[in-house]
Amino acid sequence: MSKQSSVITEPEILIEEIRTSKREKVGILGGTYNPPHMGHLVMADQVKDQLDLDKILFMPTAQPPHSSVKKKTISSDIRVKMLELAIQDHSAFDVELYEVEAGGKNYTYNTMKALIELYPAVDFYFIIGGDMISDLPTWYKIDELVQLVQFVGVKRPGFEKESEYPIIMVDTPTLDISSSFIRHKVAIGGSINYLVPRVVQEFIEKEGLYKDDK
Ligand SMILES: Nc1ncnc2c1ncn2[C@@H]1O[C@H](COP(=O)(O)OP(=O)(O)OP(=O)(O)O)[C@@H](O)[C@H]1O
Ligand SMILES: O=C(O)c1ccc[n+]([C@@H]2O[C@H](COP(=O)([O-])O)[C@@H](O)[C@H]2O)c1
Repeated sequence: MSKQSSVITEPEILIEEIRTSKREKVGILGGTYNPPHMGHLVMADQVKDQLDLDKILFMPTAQPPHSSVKKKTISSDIRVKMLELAIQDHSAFDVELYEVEAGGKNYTYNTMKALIELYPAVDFYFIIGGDMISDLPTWYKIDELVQLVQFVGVKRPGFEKESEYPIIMVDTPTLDISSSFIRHKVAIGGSINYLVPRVVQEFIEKEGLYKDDK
């Protein structure tokens, strides 16, 4: 896979090639999941369906590599618990604990290199939202990373979809939901009905999460 000057050349052909590939195809959706929300689930399910992937692994970060002061994060145990609840009804969704178990800051290049060594028969598709696309040039060893995995981009309201890297853009319904919006709604005592799965909402309420997240 080589670096290209535009997002996609003939996406339909690429998508068809992936759909008909006989190799095992696994989508990885890395994220902070603070908390997981319907945007994550819809994008994962749409990518799985449209690329005919065998499964999707939701991979929580131990500590996001480019975390900023704005992005306060609760413990990985709690984020993993919420993720397990969020995906419990989908047989092709699973949680990948590689980064949480490794701890600290994990760059995607290192993680994917390790996962490819562990599972050489698998083709990995690294799924990112539109907000991450313009960020890719700053990722650690991005030129090497695009040789290891196929990036799949999902539109996100208000964000660019152009990239100098070879990303397959998958057309999915856009949902303007973010974890930060959910944290904010909880903090102001607002409703998060239908923004997160009911079981995640109940967990947030039971544990009193995000109440002070002003
Ligand atoms: N509504 C959405 N539409 C498209 N992509 C999304 C959406 N929500 C999250 N993503 C993507 O999912 C991945 C993990 O996101 P993350 O767990 O950081 O959630 P977030 O909603 O972006 O969080 P925060 O609001 O705290 O920044 C990222 O690639 C992000 O771009
Ligand atoms: O490897 C990098 O340089 C890098 C930089 C920023 C983000 N990422 C990964 O992108 C995924 C989404 O990150 P975030 O911060 O939106 O939760 C997550 O798996 C991060 O590890 C990776």
